Amino acid sequence: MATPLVVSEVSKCFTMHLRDNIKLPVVSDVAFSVAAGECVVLGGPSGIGKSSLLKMIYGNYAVDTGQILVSHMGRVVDLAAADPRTVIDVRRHTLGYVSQFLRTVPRVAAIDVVAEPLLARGETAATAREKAAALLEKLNLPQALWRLPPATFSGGEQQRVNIARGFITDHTVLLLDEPTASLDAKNRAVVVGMIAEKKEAGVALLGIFHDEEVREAVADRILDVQQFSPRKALAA
Ligand SMILES: Nc1ncnc2c1ncn2[C@@H]1O[C@H](COP(=O)(O)OP(=O)(O)OP(=O)(O)O)[C@@H](O)[C@H]1O
Repeated sequence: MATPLVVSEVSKCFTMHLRDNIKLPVVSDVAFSVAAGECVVLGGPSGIGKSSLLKMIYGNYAVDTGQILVSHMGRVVDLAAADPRTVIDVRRHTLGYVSQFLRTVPRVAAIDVVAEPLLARGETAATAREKAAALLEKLNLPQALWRLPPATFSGGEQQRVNIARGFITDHTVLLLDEPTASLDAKNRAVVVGMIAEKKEAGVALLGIFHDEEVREAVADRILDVQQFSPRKALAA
């Protein structure tokens, strides 16, 4: 079986077009892989490029050089060079992403926000909603909120909807950007358990966790992003 995620020689420099095209190098020569059933946590100081790296892997940020290889339905796809249609297909079937904040859609009920990724994969509405309800229950979201759009939910409630949406599929690679940042201890423990279940199911997880206790509980390996910082090289 191919390694689910391989990142090789990835470099990225932001160009500030509205600021005299100032160049802001963020990472260079990033190389690592994540095996099936492994949870790798990105470490390093604030501003070193952890979130940017997740966004590059998901395809929200373009990369300047390098390869992002994802094992997708029996073949290896280089997301750094893939066309938008392929990126969408990989996101639908293989690569999940729990962003730090939920992007709310007006008038769509929380339960349907969670069920949507399963519907997109051809699941029936009844089954998708059933699975969504089970996850919302597990994450202790009060039932009274399930039929409401999450726009007015608290930070922690929105984050739980976001987590349920990210965990509902059986994607084989899952990116997690601080999924527990707004949660209380009880729900943090639920998420730690859900990550353990994903690992057991052979999912490759790559995440950012600032909470030390959560990091210790989920990480098989911590990857210090500072080693890929071009600013570190300039400072040396
Ligand atoms: N869209 C963007 N345009 C320009 N610069 C950006 C952009 N996104 C991030 N940066 C810059 O890239 C650097 C890395 O940011 P990033 O958010 O990846 O860091 P981080 O390690 O995740 O930080 P933190 O731990 O504080 O969340 C920062 O200097 C940031 O200002």
